[in-house]
Amino acid sequence: MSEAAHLLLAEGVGVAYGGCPVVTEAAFGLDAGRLVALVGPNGAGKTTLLRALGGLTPSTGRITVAGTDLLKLPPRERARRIAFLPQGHVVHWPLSARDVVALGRYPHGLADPARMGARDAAIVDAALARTDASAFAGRQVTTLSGGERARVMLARVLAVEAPILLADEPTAALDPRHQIGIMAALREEARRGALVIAVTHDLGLAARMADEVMVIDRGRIVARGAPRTVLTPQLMREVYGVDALVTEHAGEPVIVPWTAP
Ligand SMILES: Nc1ncnc2c1ncn2[C@@H]1O[C@H](COP(=O)(O)OP(=O)(O)OP(=O)(O)O)[C@@H](O)[C@H]1O
Repeated sequence: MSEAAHLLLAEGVGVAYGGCPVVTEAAFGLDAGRLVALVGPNGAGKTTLLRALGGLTPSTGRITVAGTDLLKLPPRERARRIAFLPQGHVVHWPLSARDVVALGRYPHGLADPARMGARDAAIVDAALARTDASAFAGRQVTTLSGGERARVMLARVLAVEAPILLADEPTAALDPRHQIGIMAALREEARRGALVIAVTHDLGLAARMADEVMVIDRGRIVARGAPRTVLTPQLMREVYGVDALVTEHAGEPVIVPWTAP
């Protein structure tokens, strides 16, 4: 595939804070229909790279979306093409969960959730259902638990229906059932044709669910490829400094960090 054909192309992307490089020479092309897990140790540069890919953090080098320079996309067009789920899910607005999810339709011209048309309403309700959040759609988000709020915030980005979805630790606050459910929802989003990049520390879920794992260590992408080929005991030792159990169950990879010598 030619470089221009990639949905998201990074060429020599770098980010520095106060002259200190945090992401260095990131170069890759990613295609539609893939769930990519972006993994690496604390402070490796995952969030910084994700934010750069979304145009939220200034970077050097070049990022193109379907052949168009990210910086040349007008803000609303960029918001239609790239949905971004930040870490933390802090919301202070006294809005209902459904109205928060409706904000995902803002790049498509919906300014007031109270005047939502049938199509937008159907998209919002489907997004709530996909994150198992329909039961509290009418509740104020400020009253929800951390995990409930996390699912509402993910529903908001699903409602954008963007071809690229960037999610920073989407399973961080979730119980095991919802961790699996949300990763499955992200994989489903990829199967529908989106490129989904999810930052995660859950290597077990990444190994099972992601089409591809991209490993960043001290600002550099050090490995990329199918989970089985990338998440080896050797990589776990070199990048994370842990000895890991790497095995299989029911034909799927299993990875469990075991000891930190
Ligand atoms: N605004 C900032 N100013 C200065 N340094 C920053 C800033 N944001 C991040 N950094 C530093 O850049 C490095 C990478 O941070 P980043 O948040 O991208 O890491 P991460 O891989 O997402 O880590 P974690 O797994 O802990 O969330 C860290 O050393 C961090 O302290």
